[in-house]
Amino acid sequence: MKHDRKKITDACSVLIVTSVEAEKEAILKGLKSDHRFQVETIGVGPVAAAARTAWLLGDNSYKAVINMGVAGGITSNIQIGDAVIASEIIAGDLGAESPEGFKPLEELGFGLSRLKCDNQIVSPLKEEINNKADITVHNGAVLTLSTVTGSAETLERLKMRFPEASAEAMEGFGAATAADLHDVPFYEIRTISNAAGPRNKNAWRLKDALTSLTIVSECLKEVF
Ligand SMILES: O=C(O)c1cccc(C(=O)CC[C@H]2O[C@@H](n3cnc4c(=O)[nH]cnc43)[C@H](O)[C@@H]2O)c1
Repeated sequence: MKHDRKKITDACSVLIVTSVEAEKEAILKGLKSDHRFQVETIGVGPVAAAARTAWLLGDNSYKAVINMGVAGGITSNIQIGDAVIASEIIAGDLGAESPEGFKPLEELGFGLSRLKCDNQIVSPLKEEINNKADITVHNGAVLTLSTVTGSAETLERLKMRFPEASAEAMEGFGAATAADLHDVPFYEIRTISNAAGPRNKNAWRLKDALTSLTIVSECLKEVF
């Protein structure tokens, strides 16, 4: 008899992946041992995220994959503690530089640098958060970068290339690529810890972002 590697028994659960343990803890605090959700840390950056998420998806069947964590806000309307539900994930540094400017993967003919997120939970989750907390929720593109933006020049360049981008983080495109391969609906939900731009780690408000992450996770229980 042929054995399927997947454990079908878990097909009803939602896989939430975070880069670091502090994000996982903030999410678990909000989920309050709801067994419909499995939360795993997958490391920092798109490569670790893709590898670890693909590995997790190979072992179990999931209803959805959500990459959650903190992020840098790109536009001035995005404040510390706000939530961003990604409409689309863009691999912002995947491509080639050229004298004519940056060429994304699509232009080079090597595949996709953008993945659309599922939108089924967007409205109910927004409504749930608005009813429960004083957190502003945005629905916009989230960039995945291998390098955290650390200068005003880089930020300006990114804003020019991606006027639709609300926030930047480092794992979404990797985790989304793994979910896409397995044909599992994918979401990225971030809470803002810092403004993207000139590096100043002292200005990161991780506590505020993690508090928002806990509240968003509480609300997530109501929409699945
Ligand atoms: O030191 C801590 O206590 C701590 C707690 C929670 C999270 C961290 C991180 O360092 C998270 C790294 C993670 O955050 C994303 N992120 C946040 N801001 C940005 C940004 O401006 N540009 C890119 N990525 C950002 C990213 O996904 C990192 O993996 C520490």
